[in-house]
Amino acid sequence: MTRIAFIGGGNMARSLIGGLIKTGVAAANLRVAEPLAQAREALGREFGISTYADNRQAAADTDVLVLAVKPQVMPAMHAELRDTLQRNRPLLISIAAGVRIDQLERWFGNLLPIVRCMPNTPALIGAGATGLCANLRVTPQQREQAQHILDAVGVTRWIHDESQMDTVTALSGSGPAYFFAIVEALEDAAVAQGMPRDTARILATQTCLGAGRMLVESNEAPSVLRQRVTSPNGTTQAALESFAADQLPRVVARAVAAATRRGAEMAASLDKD
Ligand SMILES: NC(=O)C1=CN([C@@H]2O[C@H](COP(=O)(O)OP(=O)(O)OC[C@H]3O[C@@H](n4cnc5c(N)ncnc54)[C@H](OP(=O)(O)O)[C@@H]3O)[C@@H](O)[C@H]2O)C=CC1
Ligand SMILES: O=C(O)[C@@H]1CCC=N1
Repeated sequence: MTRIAFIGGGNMARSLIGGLIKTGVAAANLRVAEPLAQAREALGREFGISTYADNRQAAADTDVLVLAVKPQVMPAMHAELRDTLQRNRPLLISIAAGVRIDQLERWFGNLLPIVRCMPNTPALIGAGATGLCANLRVTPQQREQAQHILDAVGVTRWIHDESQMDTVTALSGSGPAYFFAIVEALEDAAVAQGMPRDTARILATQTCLGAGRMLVESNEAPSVLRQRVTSPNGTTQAALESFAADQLPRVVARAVAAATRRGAEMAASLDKD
């Protein structure tokens, strides 16, 4: 059975560990290194996995090492983990936004099989979306291992051109926040018209859930579903014409471009390390 170690026991590691356990991976095959004692204790209690304060101990003798720390922590970790990784050569999976495969090779060793991936927070409830990209050292079996880990928390797609990983980050990595922002704005708009906030929130939230489920479950294009809501000359048409007048597609494209640029900037700021 594949042994999987996580470095960093925060939000995303917790989602992945929870998802793996739900799909039947034995807790005995999972471990996590996390600096905060309280967080270690919670991870051990919730999932029954071994926890470590020392990253090297967690990384020793593992088949897969998932780096689930903030991008800016990555360079500092290489001095600590490089030797262990050079000895064991596990499959290295990084979920850090922006961080490129060539940077990971430079920090941790260019003989390592490396998968760079970008999940998102709905992984917490098994509804994640992840893009993955591999270096040439990743074997077909290791691709399956990486995919299996991310399939445990949602849908996965392989990205063949790594330069598109920043687009994945801007689309689905950050994407949940865009929908949350729209629900906040809808709620505020209804409150501005006099609706109590709790009523506005539940109506906006359930509408988001309903629209999301229809998108996933109906197998129909978003434009077809949109047209079905839009009666000629009705209320939806009035709202959509207002969106068009305010150039909604342009607003969204600019936001996605800003997030994409930021991913590249975050990586560039690590190039000196
Ligand atoms: N949040 C999101 O929506 C997404 C995040 N990501 C990526 O996932 C990664 C983790 O993000 P997220 O889980 O949200 O962040 P969190 O801050 O929740 O998790 C990071 C964890 O790493 C721990 N940590 C810090 N320094 C070290 C160290 N030197 N060694 C071991 N562990 C350490 C932190 O501990 P402490 O809190 O004590 O500092 C924390 O528990 C990031 O790189 C991010 O870009 C990817 C997709 C989506
Ligand atoms: O905002 C961020 O940088 C991270 C990556 C994708 C989602 N959260």
